[in-house]
Order: sequence, then structure tokens, then C-alpha cells
Amino acid sequence: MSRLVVVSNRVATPGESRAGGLAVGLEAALRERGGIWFGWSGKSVREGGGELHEAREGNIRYVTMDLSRTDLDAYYNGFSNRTLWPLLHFRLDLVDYDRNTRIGYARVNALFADKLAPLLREDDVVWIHDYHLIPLASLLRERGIGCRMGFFLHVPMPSADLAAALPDHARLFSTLYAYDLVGFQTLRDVERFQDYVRLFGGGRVAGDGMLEAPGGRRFRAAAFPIGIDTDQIATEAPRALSKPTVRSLRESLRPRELVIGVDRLDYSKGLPERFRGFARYLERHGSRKRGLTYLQIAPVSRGEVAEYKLLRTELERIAGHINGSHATADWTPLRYVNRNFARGTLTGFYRIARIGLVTPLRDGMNLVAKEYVAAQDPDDPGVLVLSMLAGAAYAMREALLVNPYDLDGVADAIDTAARMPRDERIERWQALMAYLRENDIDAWCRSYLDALMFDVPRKGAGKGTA
Ligand SMILES: O=P(O)(O)OC[C@H]1O[C@H](O[C@H]2O[C@H](CO)[C@@H](O)[C@H](O)[C@H]2O)[C@H](O)[C@@H](O)[C@@H]1O
Ligand SMILES: O=c1ccn([C@@H]2O[C@H](COP(=O)(O)OP(=O)(O)O)[C@@H](O)[C@H]2O)c(=O)[nH]1
Repeated sequence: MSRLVVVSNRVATPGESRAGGLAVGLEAALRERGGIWFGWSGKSVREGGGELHEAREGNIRYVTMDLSRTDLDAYYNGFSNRTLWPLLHFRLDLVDYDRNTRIGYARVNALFADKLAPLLREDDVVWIHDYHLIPLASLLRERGIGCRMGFFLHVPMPSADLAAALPDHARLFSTLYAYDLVGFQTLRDVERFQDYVRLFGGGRVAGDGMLEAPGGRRFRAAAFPIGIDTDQIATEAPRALSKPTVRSLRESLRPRELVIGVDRLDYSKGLPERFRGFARYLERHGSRKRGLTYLQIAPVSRGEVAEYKLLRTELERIAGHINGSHATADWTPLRYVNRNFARGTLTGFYRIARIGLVTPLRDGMNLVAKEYVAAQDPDDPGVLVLSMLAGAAYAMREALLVNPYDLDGVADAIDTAARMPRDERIERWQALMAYLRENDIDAWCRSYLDALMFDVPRKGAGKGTA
């Protein structure tokens, strides 16, 4: 069997617990097969960068690389998170068009290629993840690496016209042509990518999932919706009820029901809109409103990026306003917590929540939606309120689907969820859970790697073909 080499900006090194779905998914994927996980160390150094660190746990070898402060600012805080992230989440209004960060992004990708190339063997399978590392395969091929390489985009692929608004977009997106397989979360993402290749990328859709780049090189593009470790969460959730943090949350709520939201503090997650949707519920459903308490967990994310700092201030203001307007001496309707919780604890929180509120404005997938469902009590499950603009909504049709911009719709969905009879809750939950069991994290990993290893012709790979 070929050795698997996973490459991503974020690496979950042993013992690290941090919010973010990519690391959660890849950790589970590598646990099954073993291999190398290569990426940024999470550290920045004053000068230089490029130092490698190694660690091993079980069958996974972790190789991580430090980045200089300047490189990190340009590549991660800059081009990845201030240019590509908003672009890929349909937020042209937030895109930063700075040329220097674009150059820094190219420089750091070249550094990744320089450090990774010597570690690779001819029969390795290299699986590169996310928007931070789009050009990496092309740079590795320039360095003579001919092995199979796949890419997976964890975030949405935007409409072709939006993608084309990026200066030099063709130079960036055409580097995707160096991969053998380009994976997306949903079929809609694949279709939007095909549109881009056809309309702006100089290529053509060859049928059968294959695309043809301008020079004639063929590669595959397909959807592989990421899953979770469904059985593990279902087993862990009832056990988590005995954890002191979970017990004390439960006791503090009585006699009210819990509504829960769990998101990195990110504008793509639609938190201001969600807070306002909850406020609308409080205003419109006055007689029942005191039956619910909404807990929003929102660990700070990308805290050095200006837009994220602004969002934090805005949320504090809205939360203060909601509580100021609706709280009583013995009830705070919205509890807003900027802390990261271990996933073991979160499963207990999900389990005791009658409603899971997941309303991103755009999201590649959203693993929290899936974790919430997997953690429910089969005899008395809660209800998932899910944005129709999250990748997760593509298959999770038995959730209460909402438009996250429609505050009245969100308020109505909270009310419907709070009043939903047990039989209906069970019926919806069973359908969702059957889907999550069949499409778990192992299935995701297996289907992607099978497609990369067996479904992709190898003609034309190798040096100079990118
Ligand atoms: O690494 P960070 O900058 O701290 O951000 C955390 C991760 O956020 C994004 O996650 C995405 O991947 C999830 C799993 O596929 C998906 O469910 C979610 O919709 C995406 O937003 C980002 O894409 C990752 O690269 C980050 O590591
Ligand atoms: O305090 C927290 C908040 C979130 N998460 C985890 O972070 C991931 C978030 O993934 P998702 O796909 O929902 O969104 P992303 O943050 O990757 O955009 C999920 O596995 C959560 O359980 C966590 O471990 N602790």
C-alpha cells in the first residue's frame, strides 16, 4: 500500500485541542491508515522560518514547519484569511486586494514545496488540503515530484464571476490543474468550479467527472462531503453527562431548555444575524420565550485579522443589548462565551440542548451540525436548525432548514423546534443519523483516496506538466 502524506496549514499535533473542522477530520483520517502529516507548526519566529520539527504518535509522523513573522502575516493572516477566505465565502465586500500578501502567499507555498519535496517517495500519495496551499502540487511538480497528488477544498467554491474578481485569478486557480483529483464538499461546489474552468480558466469539461486543462492535461473534480466519527460521538455523548462542566451547565438551566450554538468567531458563521434572529424570537413569541436559554460558544479565531476583531466588538454589543432588553433578575436569555471547549465536553453540551442553532451565511460543510445530531438521545432527540447555505444542508434535509439572513424565518424555526412533538423529532433524527452513520469520516477518507488511487489516469503527470 502506498504511503499517505497529508499536507495542511493547520496540523493537530498530539495533545492539541483547538476549534476547527479540518484538523478534526484529518486526524481521524490519518488515525486509520497512518502516514505523514506535514504543515505549519503554529509558531512564528522573528526571522528565518522553515525549521522542521518532528513528532510521532502511533502510526502518524508529524512534520511541522515554523514560519517567520513576516511570512505568517502575508500568507496566513493576509492572503489566506483576508483575501481568499472572504472570496471563497462569497464576500467580495471584504476581500483585501493587497499585492504584497499575494506575493507572500506564493513565497510560503514555495517554502512548503522546498521542505516537503525531499521527504517524498515516488509511490507516495500526497493529499493537500485547503485554500492556504492551492499552488503546492504545481510547485512540487516543478521540483520533479511525479507521484499522485490530490487536493481537497474544505470551504465553498464561489460562483465563477466572483472567483474571477480576484486579480491574477487564472494564475492561482490554474495551479489546481496540476492535481490528479480536486475534491469539493458538495456537487454545487463542483459545478461552480466546472463553470470557472470553462468560462475563465481556458479549460473544458470533458465529461465523466474529468476536466481538461488548456495544455490537454486531464484531472478529475468530484464531491466528497466530509463526515464525522459518528459512532464515537454517539458513544461519548451520554458519558459526557457526568462531566462536572456538563452537569453544572444542566443544573444552571433548570427549568429551562437549552439552545446551543458552537462556532469559531468568524463572520462566515452568521453570528450577528443569529443573535438578532434569537432576539426576534424573544420579541415575537413573548409568552413562551422564558422557556429557553441560548448558549453561544464562540472561541476567538484569527484574532490578529482586523475583520475578526471588529466582529468580536460587534457581537459583544449585540449580546449586551439583547440581555439588557430581555433579561430578568433570574434569567439571562443569551450566554455568550469566547472560550474553546474540548470536544468531549461539547458532546455533553449538545446532548442536553433541545435545539442546535447552526446558521452560517456560507460554510464549506459545518461539522458542528453533524456532531450535534450524533450526540442526541435517540429516545428524546433535539432539533437541528440549519442554514440552507451550509454544505451540510445539501444532504441533511430533515433538519429545519432556514435562510440565515431571514430573521423572521430563524425566529419561526426556533419556535417550531421548541414545540416539535417527540415523534416528529425522533423521525427526523433517525433519518439524519442514518445518513451520518453511512457517511462518516472513514467513508470520506476511503472514498477520496480510492478515487485518487484508482479512478484517475496517470498520463501526463510529472515534471513540467502543471
Ligand atoms: O485553521 P484556522 O484558521 O484556525 O481555521 C479553522 C479551519 O476552518 C475552516 O474549516 C473548514 O473545514 C471544515 C471541515 O471540512 C468544514 O466543515 C468547514 O465548513 C470549513 O470552514 C478552514 O477551511 C480550515 O482550513 C481551518 O483549519
Ligand atoms: O470550542 C470549540 C468549538 C469548536 N470545536 C470544534 O471545531 C470544529 C468546527 O468545525 P466546523 O466544520 O463546524 O467549522 P470550522 O471551524 O472548521 O469552520 C468542530 O469539530 C467542533 O467540535 C471545538 O473543538 N471546540
